[in-house]
Amino acid sequence: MAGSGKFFVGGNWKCNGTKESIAKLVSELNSAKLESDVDVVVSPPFVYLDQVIGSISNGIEVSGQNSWIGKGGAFTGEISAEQLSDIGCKWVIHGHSERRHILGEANDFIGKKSAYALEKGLGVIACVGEKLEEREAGKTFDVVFEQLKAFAEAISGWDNVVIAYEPVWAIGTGKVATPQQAQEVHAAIRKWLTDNASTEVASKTRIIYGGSVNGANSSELAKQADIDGFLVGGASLKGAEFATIINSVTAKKVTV
Ligand SMILES: O=C(CO)COP(=O)(O)O
Repeated sequence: MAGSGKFFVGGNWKCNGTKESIAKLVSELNSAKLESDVDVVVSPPFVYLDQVIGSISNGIEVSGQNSWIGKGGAFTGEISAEQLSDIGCKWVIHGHSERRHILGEANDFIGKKSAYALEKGLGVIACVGEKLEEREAGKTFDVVFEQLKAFAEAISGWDNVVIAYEPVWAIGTGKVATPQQAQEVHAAIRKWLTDNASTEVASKTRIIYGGSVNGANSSELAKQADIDGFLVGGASLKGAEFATIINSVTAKKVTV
């Protein structure tokens, strides 16, 4: 079963940029010619969210890169879902591998954060993905399904959730998953949604790929039946290249 949701492309800017470089990137994105049938979201560092929200156009929405597990208060260094919403963010990224593996965030903690953000009206980009040694040990599906289960157990539904499959070995390494490797896992995620949620959820939920996506490989990936878009790191910091990735939706249209 292929996905039926609108193509979705996110740009995760991670911990990059200055006021000046971000102003330039936003202006490139505002003047880019983008296909209209794509949901486009960019995720700047917290300190630049307000700048981007106040200057971005072209139908592009803005996401936080993280949010706190519950209501704000005495949690030094954290940002609450309410605060993201208050300044005009529509989305938040949870479960990114850099937070799982560098900051030590655990499955159940991530699930709870997503449940809270959804309750507060944000869309969640829920990231899953295996490490190289897990892939080599034949554990890719086990790891990914365990991560999905943690989201499923915490949230009350998959509306407003986009699943990002980001194999850790492909992130920031220039080593992109082949279209077949990505398709295989995306199809397995969709089947997992059929078995653990419903056929409708499986068809509607966008499953996007992340890990060394660039302007040269996005079209081949987009052609895969179960790839409904991308979550882009490095290449989303270049306006023209990010636009090429967004517009790879045209490769998808040819095959479906
Ligand atoms: O982590 C990613 C997006 O969230 C992918 O990063 P790169 O595109 O730089 O590999």
